[in-house]
Amino acid sequence: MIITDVQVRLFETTTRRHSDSAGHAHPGPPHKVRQALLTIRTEDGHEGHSFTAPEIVRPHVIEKFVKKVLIGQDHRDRERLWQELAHWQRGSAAQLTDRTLAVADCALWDLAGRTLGQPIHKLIGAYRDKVLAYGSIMCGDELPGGLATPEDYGRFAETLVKRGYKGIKLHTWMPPVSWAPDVKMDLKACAAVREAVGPDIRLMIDAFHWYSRTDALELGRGLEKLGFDWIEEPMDEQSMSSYKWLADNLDIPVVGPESAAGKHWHRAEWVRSGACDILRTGVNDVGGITPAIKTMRMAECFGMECEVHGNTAMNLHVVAASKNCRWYERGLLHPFLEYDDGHDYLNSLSDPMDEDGFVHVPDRPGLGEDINFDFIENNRVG
Ligand SMILES: O=C(O)[C@H](O)[C@@H](O)[C@@H](O)C(=O)NO
Ligand SMILES: [Mg+2]
Repeated sequence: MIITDVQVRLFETTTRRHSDSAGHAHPGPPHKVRQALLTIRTEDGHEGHSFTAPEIVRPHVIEKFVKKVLIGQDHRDRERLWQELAHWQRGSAAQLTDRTLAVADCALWDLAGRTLGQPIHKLIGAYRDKVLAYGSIMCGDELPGGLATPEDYGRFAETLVKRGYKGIKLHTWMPPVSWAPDVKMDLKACAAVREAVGPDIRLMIDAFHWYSRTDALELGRGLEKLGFDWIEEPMDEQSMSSYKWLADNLDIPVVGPESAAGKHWHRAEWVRSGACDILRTGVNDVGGITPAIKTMRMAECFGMECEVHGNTAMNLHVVAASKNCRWYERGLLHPFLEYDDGHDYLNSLSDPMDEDGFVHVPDRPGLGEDINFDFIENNRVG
């Protein structure tokens, strides 16, 4: 049970996802990017794995913090190890981020699952083995036939409904798109989607993240007329009082926070202050599966739903182990990309979706990621 090694393997993978200057994803030509696989090993040879970006597990972070906390410890003590890593953050000169806590925590959960031969949601205490997904559309763009017009969004929404999605979330246009942000264009895209899919498909928006209160209010009021289920991150989440004001002035539920720092502690403050109607968590956003579950259970104590940010196995297990969230966020999706093609370093999808829109939690142990270790070794760069 004792942890004896923490290893990072860097490898190249090919993707068609490109990030714009604001960090939002868009389709582009295939290109190689570097990915990291963190592995935690025990004295009896068991291993836990979790993928992340290379900078999240760069040598300084692994040697100065992660190894110091984990090596020599009982891998089953996830709560104590998470707390110790979190306490190192304050004095780390902002070098030890929530993303590093998340990848270490996920690898420990994967290690526990692989050791016991159980998927993580069963270790947490499963609520379900399948969950409805909403299709999370990429931010808008200026690509002809992509997501450049409201009509493009409408056409793409129709294909998503044919694929089986029962819910769709639009990320609308944001800079560096030349004319964005534009509330009226956002509402035109939302109206085109509602027109295309009809009244029974659930719709949500994840808007430009820095609108003013009055812009966000105009957007929210327009969405209420279109029967949208929630408005997400329309303003800077560092202003909790702006969200309290918006939630007080809108009928459509306000969802958040997604990107605000502070883990489950700060999300408790959003609940206490009435800054959201539906809480939000995400394994990468709050520092792991361990704090994501705490956030979910805290929301339940206040009769609130808590929607989970992001795809991948780590978030799917949190959703599958919780009653008070409706969806798994499957994406990001775009007309030019085939999400179901997966990744070259996985032998199969971690979030397969059937034709009725249900994502089935893989019954494989741990995170359940079907890792192609041969591919990783053959494409090692560090
Ligand atoms: O802001 C982003 O980078 C994207 O919107 C991304 O986080 C997306 O996954 C999201 O916000 N989902 O809710
Ligand atoms: Mg979001």
